[in-house]
Amino acid sequence: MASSSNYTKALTYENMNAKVRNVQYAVRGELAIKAEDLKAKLQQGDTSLAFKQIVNCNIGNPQQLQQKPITFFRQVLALIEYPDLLSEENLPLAQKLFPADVIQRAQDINQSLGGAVGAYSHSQGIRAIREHVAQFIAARDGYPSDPDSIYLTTGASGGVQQILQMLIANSQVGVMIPIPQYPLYTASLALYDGRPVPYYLDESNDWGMDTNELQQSLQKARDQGVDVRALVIINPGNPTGQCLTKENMMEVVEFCYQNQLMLLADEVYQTNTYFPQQLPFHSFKKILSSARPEVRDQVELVSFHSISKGVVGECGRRGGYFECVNLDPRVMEQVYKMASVALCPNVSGQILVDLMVKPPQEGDISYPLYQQEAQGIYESLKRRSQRLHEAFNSMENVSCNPAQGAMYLFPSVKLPTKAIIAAEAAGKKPDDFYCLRMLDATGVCVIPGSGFGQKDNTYHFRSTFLPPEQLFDDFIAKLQAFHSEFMDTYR
Ligand SMILES: Cc1ncc(COP(=O)(O)O)c(CN[C@@H]2CONC2=O)c1O
Repeated sequence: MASSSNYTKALTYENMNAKVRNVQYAVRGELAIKAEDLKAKLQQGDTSLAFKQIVNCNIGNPQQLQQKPITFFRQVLALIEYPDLLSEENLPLAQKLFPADVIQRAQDINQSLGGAVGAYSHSQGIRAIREHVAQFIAARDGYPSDPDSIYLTTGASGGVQQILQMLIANSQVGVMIPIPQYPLYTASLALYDGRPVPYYLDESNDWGMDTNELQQSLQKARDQGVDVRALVIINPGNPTGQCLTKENMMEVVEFCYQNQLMLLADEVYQTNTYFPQQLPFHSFKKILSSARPEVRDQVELVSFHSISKGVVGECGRRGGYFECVNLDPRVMEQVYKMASVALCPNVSGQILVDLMVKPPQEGDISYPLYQQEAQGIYESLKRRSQRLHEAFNSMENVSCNPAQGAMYLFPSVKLPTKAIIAAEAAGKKPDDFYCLRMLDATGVCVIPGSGFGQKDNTYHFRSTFLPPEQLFDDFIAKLQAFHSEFMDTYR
């Protein structure tokens, strides 16, 4: 008989699924957890800390750092979330509060929702929205896109995990991932018991990717008996911000063809490119579509996009999509089945995907405001990336590649030997130790390079450049003062 004294929990840390225990996700790991604790202390009136607020630079979460949402998006959402505003009785009021193109768009989306924003949608996502995504892709690339090859997802994360789960049939299956990488990939590979097959980006070449490195990494894994089936490319890169050239991308597509690898193209930062003349964004869909026929018609490609990034930044709405090219029709049936098990992607996220891919066009009433807001956010991101890049490079023993894209900088820090010894004494990795000391001294929360992967005996950290522009002087000054004091302490 059970009694409170000998009662054993059904689920314990020891008997839980070990694959879950093995998952690491640094973006919301030790540093982020400690930052939340410190934030709670500040809210409780603790005045003993060296700072008055936490600055979350650990996560690409623009609206957490006061980025204003796009007005048109929120106006359309408001009308959809409360359709009574569009009733015959209330329409005159709505017409006083909302531009005509907002009302029209809300009515159109409402119609595609069958008038029920709270209902489950089609498992693949609302067809009218998938058609808009296909039109967006076709206009972007100059090649056709099929709405039935598109799946709307609850964030790009959901789509990435769905495809990885299908790929990893057993613990010998390997997936090539960049190092440094966004830890969704290593976390998901650990969860599904797949084998990460690392290829290193070249920090000395603006984090460029070398297909010789791809070949060596692949051959080493296959020689060890790993069944390598896919290659992940994050372009623009997270945490490293590099943008691939067309030539490099064509080499990658050829590499996938020669080695029969599925290409997973994570393109969530496709509109976050800050040198658009020198390094414009090219999608892998476009590159593959322009390849020679045997490559174009064979290489399996899944491309991912999201509403969390760009100038949209609607992370919490959880919206995104993936497009499949050249996948086996019977695999596509399984993709659909798994989407059905999850019932449907978040409808609010689907609506934001629709607004992201089909924003106000020139001539629309809302176009001037939309263009002003979108361009304003883009230019500010570009300015802040450059300011923080310069600030990091002004710091002793710090070197930082520019952010060609995305939302992050990933500086390298040559830590003094005494700091490394102190870190080891504290039971911390050196760059974890550095980031913890930064948090304690400034309230700025960044993520150690160890959370993304890095070459041995190199130390990095990742910071977003998202703090509000008007606070940037103070933000930079705090980081510079901390770093100078840290280097003096451990000189
Ligand atoms: C490369 C990459 N892919 C996918 C995602 C997932 O996006 P969804 O929000 O659509 O699921 C992220 C999120 N970026 C994380 C979250 O914020 N900071 C990061 O590094 C990302 O950086």
